Amino acid sequence: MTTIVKGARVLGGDPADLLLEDGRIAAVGERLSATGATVVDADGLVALPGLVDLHTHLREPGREDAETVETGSRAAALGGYTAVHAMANTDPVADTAGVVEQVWRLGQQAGLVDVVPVGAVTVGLRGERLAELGAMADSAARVRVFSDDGHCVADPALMRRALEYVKALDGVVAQHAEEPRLTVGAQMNEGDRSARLGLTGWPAAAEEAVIARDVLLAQHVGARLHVCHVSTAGSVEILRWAKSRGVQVTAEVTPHHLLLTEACAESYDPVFKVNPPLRTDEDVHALRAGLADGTIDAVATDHAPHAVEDKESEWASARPGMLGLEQALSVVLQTLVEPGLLDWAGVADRMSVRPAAIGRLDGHGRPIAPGEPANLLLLDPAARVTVDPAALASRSRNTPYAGRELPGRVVATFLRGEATVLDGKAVE
Ligand SMILES: NC(=O)N[C@@H](CC(=O)O)C(=O)O
Ligand SMILES: [Zn+2]
Ligand SMILES: [Zn+2]
Repeated sequence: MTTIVKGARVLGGDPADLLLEDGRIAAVGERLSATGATVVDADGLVALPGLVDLHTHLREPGREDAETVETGSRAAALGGYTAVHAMANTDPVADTAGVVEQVWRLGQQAGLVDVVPVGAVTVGLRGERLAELGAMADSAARVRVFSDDGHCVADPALMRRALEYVKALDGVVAQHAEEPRLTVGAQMNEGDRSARLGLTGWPAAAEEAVIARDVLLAQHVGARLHVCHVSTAGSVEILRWAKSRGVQVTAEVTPHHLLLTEACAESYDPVFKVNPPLRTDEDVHALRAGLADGTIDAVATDHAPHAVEDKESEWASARPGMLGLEQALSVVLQTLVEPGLLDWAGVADRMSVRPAAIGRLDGHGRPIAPGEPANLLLLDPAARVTVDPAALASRSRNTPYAGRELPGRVVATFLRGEATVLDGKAVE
């Protein structure tokens, strides 16, 4: 299949045509043509490398009523993604070669994005003994990112051992940094507001203490550490310090932590309940600055679909988590690009290049240049879209952006030259 993309602004630069052929970018230039090619008009559109998510919950196997590999893949493609890392907290847990291969195959069958399974660090996410990390790395799924996400690997000796094993596999431990003894029953950010609302607090120190411990362990062992969903100003400071000392640590921030604050909890609407919790204005600004200066490496969605019965209840009994894939790029546009904190190359770096490098993905996060895999998206930066939960491709409806107008619209996404999204709609 051959496609010509007409007049796209690659990373926001001057308009150029892109010839996509046999899964690759065959040429970038002016007035390109090819017989029999499908022509896609990209006038006014920005071309970016296909986005890579380091943190997606697809819920299959086990909770296919909330999301499947296929519905989550479609949501990802609509958001401009060409690869997503599927978190291991499924049922059964992805803690064996068999389960990660199953998820990987389902992703191949759906064919909308590359679904890259994350392997659990410990058996059943129980934090007691290491899972079969080597077998998952050697499997068809080629696992390189290991995480007990949803749970913290709280035992420091076990965390040290995980880092040692994963180092030998050229992998990385992605830590959900939450000291469990400090967050028993926690519902929202700990502060004046939690006291006033009568909701048990989740102190910033519960995140920061684990990050501080883990960067010291990573340095000692000489292994790679990745920190999931960083949410506090103090965490950014610790990461900055660790990087200045040469520790091999990377970190991600979610779109919702870049935009929303704990003030959302005033509504008692559980759609705003998430782990780690929404924090303060000061935290939001530190996260934006940390992403802009590269202390935080990546935006990762933590797309966490939940069925209505698990989410639409009173705050304390609702599951934590919110959708993210379909709005992530728009939130980054609003919080970083429009205020002038990040340019288009910066967006490509934080949402594609660095996440691909952290996950050791070949073929993603590559430049839009001749010879490279044709994984890319076309964005209309001038569009403004009001988020309608009913219109989402996700099987769940727990978006925190309902009714909110956000900038930017993904018009097309290409996975190895094949359109997965065209005219803003999923290709059937
Ligand atoms: N982020 C959340 O609030 N929930 C996630 C788990 C997690 O990322 O910790 C989930 O699986 O629902
Ligand atoms: Zn988590
Ligand atoms: Zn998560």
